[in-house]
Amino acid sequence: MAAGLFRKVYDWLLRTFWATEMDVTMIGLQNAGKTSLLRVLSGGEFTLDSIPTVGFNMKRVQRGHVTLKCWDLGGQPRFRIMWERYCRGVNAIVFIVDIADIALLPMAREELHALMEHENLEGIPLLVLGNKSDLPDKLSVDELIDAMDLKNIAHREVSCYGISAKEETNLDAVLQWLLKFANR
Ligand SMILES: Nc1nc2c(ncn2[C@@H]2O[C@H](COP(=O)(O)OP(=O)(O)OP(=O)(O)O)[C@@H](O)[C@H]2O)c(=O)[nH]1
Ligand SMILES: [Mg+2]
Repeated sequence: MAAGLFRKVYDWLLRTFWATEMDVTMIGLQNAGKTSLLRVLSGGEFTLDSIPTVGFNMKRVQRGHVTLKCWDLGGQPRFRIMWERYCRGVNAIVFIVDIADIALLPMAREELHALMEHENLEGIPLLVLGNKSDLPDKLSVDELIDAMDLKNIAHREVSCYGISAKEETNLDAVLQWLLKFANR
């Protein structure tokens, strides 16, 4: 009882006096699961009939005293031109890949490497997420690291996890990783 009250007061103090907002941009090819992931992270329900994003979508995800302002961009070819602009100055970039759609991997790799070459984005931490780990015939994390050629991305912190937005697998690790960059 007393501990619960203490926790509430402590959380309130954190939110009031140490409130931090961070920007996170989520990119990746169409159908990778960006909007689904953001929906689940912000407490919504997963759905199989998610609608392709036109332009972008923004949602706030609250974790303790940190508000993650998440920019979810459209992944269809005509929207990729916007990616660089929405990645400038953010605390972290999340690049999402459908690890069950092997045919699209070379294009995902090309788009990621082209983006990472922009001088404007130098130093911004990158988290590559292999989504849809619930499906059969998917890549392992090591295979994804190779397929995306992540060892050749320099001048920034890079990590790679396998997740499932559908089954909510490994999503805590995603948030923990992002929160490390809240105050940069
Ligand atoms: N099996 C499975 N399906 C998923 C998962 N995440 C997303 N999907 C499905 O993949 C499809 C595309 O999901 P979206 O979240 O709309 O993909 P997106 O990356 O936002 O696509 P764009 O907005 O067009 O760039 C939908 O049918 C989702 O239900 C997952 O973890 N597992
Ligand atoms: Mg979308």
